[in-house]
Amino acid sequence: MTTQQLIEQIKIKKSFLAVGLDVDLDKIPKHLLELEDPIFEFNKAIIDATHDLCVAYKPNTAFYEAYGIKGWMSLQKTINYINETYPDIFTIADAKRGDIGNTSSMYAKAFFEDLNFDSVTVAPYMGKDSVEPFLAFENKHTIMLALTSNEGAFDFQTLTVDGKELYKQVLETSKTWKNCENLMYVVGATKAEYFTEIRKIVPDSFLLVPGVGAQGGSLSEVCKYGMNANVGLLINSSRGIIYASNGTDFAEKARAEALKMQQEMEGIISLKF
Ligand SMILES: O=C(O)c1cc(=O)[nH]c(=O)n1[C@@H]1O[C@H](COP(=O)(O)O)[C@@H](O)[C@H]1O
Repeated sequence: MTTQQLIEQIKIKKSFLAVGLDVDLDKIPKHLLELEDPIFEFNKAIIDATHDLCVAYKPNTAFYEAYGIKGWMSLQKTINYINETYPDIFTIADAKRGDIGNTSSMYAKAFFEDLNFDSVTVAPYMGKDSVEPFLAFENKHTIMLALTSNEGAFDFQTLTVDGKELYKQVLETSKTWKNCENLMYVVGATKAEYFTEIRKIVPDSFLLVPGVGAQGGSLSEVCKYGMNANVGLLINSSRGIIYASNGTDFAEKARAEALKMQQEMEGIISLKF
């Protein structure tokens, strides 16, 4: 999917919501556990109930890898289901990869070619040659960690290096890399006060913003400081939506939570377009 197509979807749906598909067998409704592939059945129900309210789905691969080969198959069935049934939805493999160049190339193939995700999250720690192999794929997007939502973000990301905070160095340096137009960045919703500074460095880039809902970040604060002329934000909520209920009404309750977020987003977008 191109960035322009993503922007069009945001305008059509009046939403910039990314629903996180972080499936934990201990948290999903018990009746699903009797089915052959509970993870896929859970995802399918959530996707069918929320697809008109969101523009993206973000399965975090940890929640699939934890169940071994069966988990990986559930991930494959989930991405295939989204691509076949709702092809206008942007898909994010939240895998936080990155390695020496030839290894990164294989990670990129796994997520962009084999699984056919639109995007993958990567860590910047290993630098240019660990990220550029991802950027080489046309109409695919690489979402690099900039300032993360967790407490540990302050361990390294905000340290001053050569007179500038490290997350700013990461943003600035990444703009010099080949095919950097394929980059998006992760900025945690719990760090809303940093968005103004971040927008000075990457005014036009899309930002994936996790941390609303279960982690306590504020949607309105993020929008106030982080939104650009094309919205430029994908706001993720995982647990706050998918675990709204663990009864047989789980999909309905997930829809209700997604709807609340979409309506808040519609209110904000309507002032813009
Ligand atoms: O890259 C991410 O998506 C990510 C980055 C970050 O800084 N913080 C963060 O929470 N995430 C992911 O976003 C999701 C947040 O889930 P909830 O807190 O349940 O909404 C999880 O899949 C996290 O792994």
